[in-house]
Amino acid sequence: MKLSHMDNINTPSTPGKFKMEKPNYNHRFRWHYSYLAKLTFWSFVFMGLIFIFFFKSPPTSNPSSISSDLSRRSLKTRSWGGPDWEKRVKSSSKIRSKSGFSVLVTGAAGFVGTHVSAALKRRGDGVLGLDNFNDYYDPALKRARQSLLERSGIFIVEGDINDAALLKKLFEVVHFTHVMHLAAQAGVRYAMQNPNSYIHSNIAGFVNLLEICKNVNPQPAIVWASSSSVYGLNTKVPFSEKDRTDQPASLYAATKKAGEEIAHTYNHIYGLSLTGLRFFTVYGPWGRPDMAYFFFTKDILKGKSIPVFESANHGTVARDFTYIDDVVKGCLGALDTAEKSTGSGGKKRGAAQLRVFNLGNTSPVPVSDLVSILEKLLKVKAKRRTMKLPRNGDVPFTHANISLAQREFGYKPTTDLHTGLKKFVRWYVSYYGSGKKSDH
Ligand SMILES: O=C(O)[C@H]1O[C@H](OP(=O)(O)OP(=O)(O)OC[C@H]2O[C@@H](n3ccc(=O)[nH]c3=O)[C@H](O)[C@@H]2O)[C@H](O)[C@@H](O)[C@H]1O
Repeated sequence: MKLSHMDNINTPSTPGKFKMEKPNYNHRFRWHYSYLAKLTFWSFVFMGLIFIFFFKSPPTSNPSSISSDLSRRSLKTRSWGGPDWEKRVKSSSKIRSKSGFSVLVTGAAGFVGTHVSAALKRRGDGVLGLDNFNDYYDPALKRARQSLLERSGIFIVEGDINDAALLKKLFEVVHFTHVMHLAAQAGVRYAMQNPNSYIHSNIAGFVNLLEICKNVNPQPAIVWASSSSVYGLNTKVPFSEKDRTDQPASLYAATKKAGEEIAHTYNHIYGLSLTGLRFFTVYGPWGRPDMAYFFFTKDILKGKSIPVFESANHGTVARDFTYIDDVVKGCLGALDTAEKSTGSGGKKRGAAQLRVFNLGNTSPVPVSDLVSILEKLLKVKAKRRTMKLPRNGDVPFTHANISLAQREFGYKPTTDLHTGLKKFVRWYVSYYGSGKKSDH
């Protein structure tokens, strides 16, 4: 409409003049129109590029840009902060015994995290939990553990170890003396399905945590969960801390081994006191549903068949199964003997402690015997499906030499597999019922 009206009023009365002007006017209008269209188009393109750059670009290898990128992401999902939240954080972290610690426990809603948090609280340490409640396994079980801890006054902050802004805030609110770092992507076989989750939690998350810890003043001492899987394809038994750890059989193992090297770096450059604990197939009440003893129990009760692995030539697959209470004692021992970090504000002031310990049971049990024990305890015959150990990260056996932990902090496991599984089965049945109908 506008265009034809404009065309009309520009009908030339003096053709010569308007001959010149009309095309000129039209041309100018068309030029404006196409200019505006182009401007709009390129503005959209430009804004699109900005969006892609900020929200989709992968983190670079520069840790500060990793943390700024991740903290930017965290702004979108921030569920923490405010006076009430800070009050809860402070109250949970409050030390209630003479010479107690104030401990930040990452992965507090996890299996080991829950037990360690409860034990620390019982002896009067201040405990603040941190957990992202991811759905690697049933989050309802994590929530139930959270409720358990809440009843003893432990607050679990919901957040990710990759959230630099959150970690910074926590250290502003509380001067943690120690960090018990148990948050991780666990499980050996799942690494083939979701490799990036291992990098995200076990490497990027660990680095993010260390970046924060190195900068705070005073720096906390850090005890963290490594794994027996770092021994990989080693054949010399029992596994000793002095043995090689350069042949991991799974990405999980590789990320834990990387964690040990990263710990070395932060200890060397920044004076952080770091202790890695190599856990050996930890089991017990409130355990992890992805682990064999747990889903074997569930499936035996349901009458479903269970895959029992064997190695080449019908060889035995065995694990140095370690009961949770023994592991908790080891964690507390490591914490109690951890020396202070020596740096402050990102600068090292002297040599700091760097340790690694096996926390195993020193008595490996074949997986077929584990099944026999469960059959007796559950009073149900298992439908065993014997199969060759798949090439998915599993190793044929583990066996810990624990003399180092014994010497350093008197670590001495006392629970055999039968006794430990009896306690697990009792918990399992009380939590899920006889399990025949449950689906978790
Ligand atoms: O020590 C560790 O650092 C690791 O311990 C644990 O790994 P694993 O020792 O592999 O435990 P888990 O899966 O319970 O398999 C137990 C046994 O059952 C066999 N197994 C397993 C599955 C199956 O279907 N059949 C079977 O026979 C299997 O071959 C194995 O012999 C933790 O999960 C891991 O996060 C890490 O902490």
